Amino acid sequence: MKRNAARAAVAYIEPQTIVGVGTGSTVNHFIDALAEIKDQIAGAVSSSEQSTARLKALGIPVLDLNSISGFGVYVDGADEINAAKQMIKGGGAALTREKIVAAVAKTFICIVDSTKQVEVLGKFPLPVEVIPMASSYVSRELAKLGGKPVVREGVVTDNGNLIIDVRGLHISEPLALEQQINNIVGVVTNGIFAARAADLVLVGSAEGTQVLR
Ligand SMILES: O=C(CO)[C@H](O)[C@H](O)COP(=O)(O)O
Repeated sequence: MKRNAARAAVAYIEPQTIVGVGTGSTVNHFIDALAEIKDQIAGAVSSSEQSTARLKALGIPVLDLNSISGFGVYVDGADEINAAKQMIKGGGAALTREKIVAAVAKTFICIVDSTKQVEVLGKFPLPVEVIPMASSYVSRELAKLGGKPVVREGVVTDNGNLIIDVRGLHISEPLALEQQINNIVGVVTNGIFAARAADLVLVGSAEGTQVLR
C-alpha cells in the first residue's frame, strides 16, 4: 500500500526540477522510484541523514537547502492525516527538518496508506523535538496541556536534540495546538503539520491509489 502511494507521487515531478524528499518507510519507496528517473531531475533536497544516505547510494545528488531559493514538490509520509490534510509527523524523529523543507516547497504531496487516515489527530503519540536541557521543563508544560509526555529512549535527532512523545491528546484544533506547543521555551518544533498542511494526498491501498485534493 505504501509502495503504491509512493510510486504514484513520481507522476507529479516536473522534468529537470529539484525534488523535496521526506523521511520514513513510505518515502523509501519513493526514493527507489525516483532513482528510476534520476537522469530527468535536477537533484533532491533531503529532510534527514537517513534519506540523504539512501538518495546518495542510489546516485541522486543531494543539494543544500541554503543553496537554492525554492523548489516545487515535496513528497513525505505521515503518521496520521485528517480530512483537512493536517498531519501528525515525526514518528521517524525527522519532524523539524521535514517542516523546514516543507516550508520551502511550493507543493506538499503526502503519501500514506489508508491506515493513516483519521477523523481527529492524536491517537498517534505527538512527537515534540526539544533542546536536551529543557526536556523536563517541556514535559511538565506538555502535561499541563493534558498529555502524557515520555522522552523517546535512545533517540537523538539529526539536530542533536531529544524527542518527547505525547500520548493522550485529542487534537480538535491542530493549528492552535501547533502554535501553543511551539511557544513553550525549549521546544524546537512539534509534529503537528497544520500551519503547513499537505496540498495533495495520495492514499495507497492494495487496489491502487486514491488522490485527495
Ligand atoms: O514523519 C515521519 C518521519 O519523521 C514519517 O513521514 C512518518 O513517521 C511516517 O513514516 P512511515 O512512512 O515509515 O510510516
